[in-house]
Amino acid sequence: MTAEPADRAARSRGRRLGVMGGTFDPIHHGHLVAASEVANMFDLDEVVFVPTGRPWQKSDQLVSPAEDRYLMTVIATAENPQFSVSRIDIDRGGPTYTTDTLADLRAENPDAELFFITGADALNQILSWRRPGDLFDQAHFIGVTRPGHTLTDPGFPAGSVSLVEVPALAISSTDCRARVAKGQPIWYLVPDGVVRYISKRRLYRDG
Ligand SMILES: Nc1ncnc2c1ncn2[C@@H]1O[C@H](COP(=O)(O)OP(=O)(O)OP(=O)(O)O)[C@@H](O)[C@H]1O
Ligand SMILES: O=C(O)c1ccc[n+]([C@@H]2O[C@H](COP(=O)([O-])O)[C@@H](O)[C@H]2O)c1
Repeated sequence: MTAEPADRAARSRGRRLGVMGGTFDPIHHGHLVAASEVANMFDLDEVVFVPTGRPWQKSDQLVSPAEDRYLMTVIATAENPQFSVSRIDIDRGGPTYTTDTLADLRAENPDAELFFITGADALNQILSWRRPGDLFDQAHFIGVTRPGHTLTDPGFPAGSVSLVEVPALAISSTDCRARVAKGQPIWYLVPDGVVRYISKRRLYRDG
């Protein structure tokens, strides 16, 4: 039996939905720990990982095909019943703007509370994102600590951003890519299935 729209709306009412956006090239344990910690601290029902389609602020660097980044994100999150992956930023096409991500997720989840999770480095850049003034009305932002970056509030609108400490994992996608290019292991930096996917698809071999 399929659910009536009213049932679906009732089920999504009051849901607390975390949103973890990222290029995930590749996804690593720093991303997963941040999402897991925030889900616990903020009593989230679900965290949806949203791989970027075209990350316009990384246009000066080579980014792996969206389908590879999407599949690695699915592999990394598959075993956690609280985690899911959305294709919205990939399927929309064009440069990826978080204001669009949040508008689309709002349309899919009209009654959910949205919490956008971001590391300290990304949060520090947020005023350079598209329509920063709108973002804080679209979701509550949660900035998480990340080794090597300072987590500060430069004067965000009152009550719009929470800054939280998560277990420190000095892992970055840049470092994982560089390690693969040099033939060094990335076991335990990323989930095992992601190590195998990178090897199977021969990603990052050319530096
Ligand atoms: N080790 C980490 N601890 C906490 N947050 C992280 C960590 N790594 C990434 N993040 C956050 O996850 C989100 C997505 O990050 P992204 O996919 O760009 O990974 P990255 O490791 O920063 O990649 P790259 O090195 O290619 O820039 C961003 O908000 C980022 O700040
Ligand atoms: O909205 C923007 O203009 C914007 C600019 C840069 C980054 N973002 C978002 O920030 C998140 C982390 O991005 P990245 O590229 O650091 O992985 C991801 O969800 C991006 O879509 C968003």
